[in-house]
Amino acid sequence: MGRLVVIEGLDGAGKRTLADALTAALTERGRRVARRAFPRYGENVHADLVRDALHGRLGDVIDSVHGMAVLYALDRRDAAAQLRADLLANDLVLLDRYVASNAAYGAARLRQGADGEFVAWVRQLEVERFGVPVPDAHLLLRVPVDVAAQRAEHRANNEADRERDHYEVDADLQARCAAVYDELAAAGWLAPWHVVDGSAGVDVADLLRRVGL
Ligand SMILES: Nc1ncnc2c1ncn2[C@@H]1O[C@H](COP(=O)(O)OP(=O)(O)O)[C@@H](O)[C@H]1O
Ligand SMILES: Cc1cn([C@H]2C[C@H](O)[C@@H](COP(=O)(O)OP(=O)(O)O)O2)c(=O)[nH]c1=O
Repeated sequence: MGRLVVIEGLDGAGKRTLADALTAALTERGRRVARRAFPRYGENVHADLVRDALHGRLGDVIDSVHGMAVLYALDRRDAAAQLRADLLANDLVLLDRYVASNAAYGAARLRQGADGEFVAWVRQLEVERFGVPVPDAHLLLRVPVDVAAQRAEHRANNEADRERDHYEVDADLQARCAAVYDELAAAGWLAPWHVVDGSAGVDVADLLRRVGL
């Protein structure tokens, strides 16, 4: 049975880049790694509806924090069986965002903390009701909010189809989200959290040691 490890952090923090580096290092060591990113744009209808909403193509759906969270959660519910199969066939299943993204962004939108009603509701919906696999560990890739914003903007200018969405352009939301992430990590929400400084390059070998991979 493999371990389910989730990378979390702000938009532009460098999650995908870190996932690439961890996958390369572990594969080189002969470990079997499965990777997935949520939302599963282009693969799942709920994820595609999320993308439409984030780019202003779904009317006032974007205005409902709980409604958006249900769409993200349904994408994961549809992925649950595949994740369980991936865990059986691999040493590590590495996820770029998971349930904690729903908790952090929703709470931030509602101006709640990690101990608020929304974070408890997300756990109830996704873990208790939908039965998605619970992670073994989170990696919080922590960067200053302005650095994440610069990286997201740079990426939007240099990659096709990566124009910044409704959440990414909202600097206040990103700042509140960073605070909720810190609280989730401090509380060990859902699983242990390892805080990774992403402001410079990440020492991948050191991180793998810390996480015991
Ligand atoms: N450690 C780093 N230092 C500088 N730039 C980085 C670093 N990590 C990622 N980037 C760049 O920042 C942008 C966002 O990175 P990405 O991995 O796509 O972030 P995320 O998946 O968290 O949104 C990309 O253009 C990427 O090349
Ligand atoms: C997976 C997930 C993401 N989000 C938010 C975080 C991001 O701001 C946004 C889009 O996800 P993201 O992974 O950043 O997509 P991309 O970088 O490809 O545009 O959705 C949630 O609010 N809940 C979730 O469950």
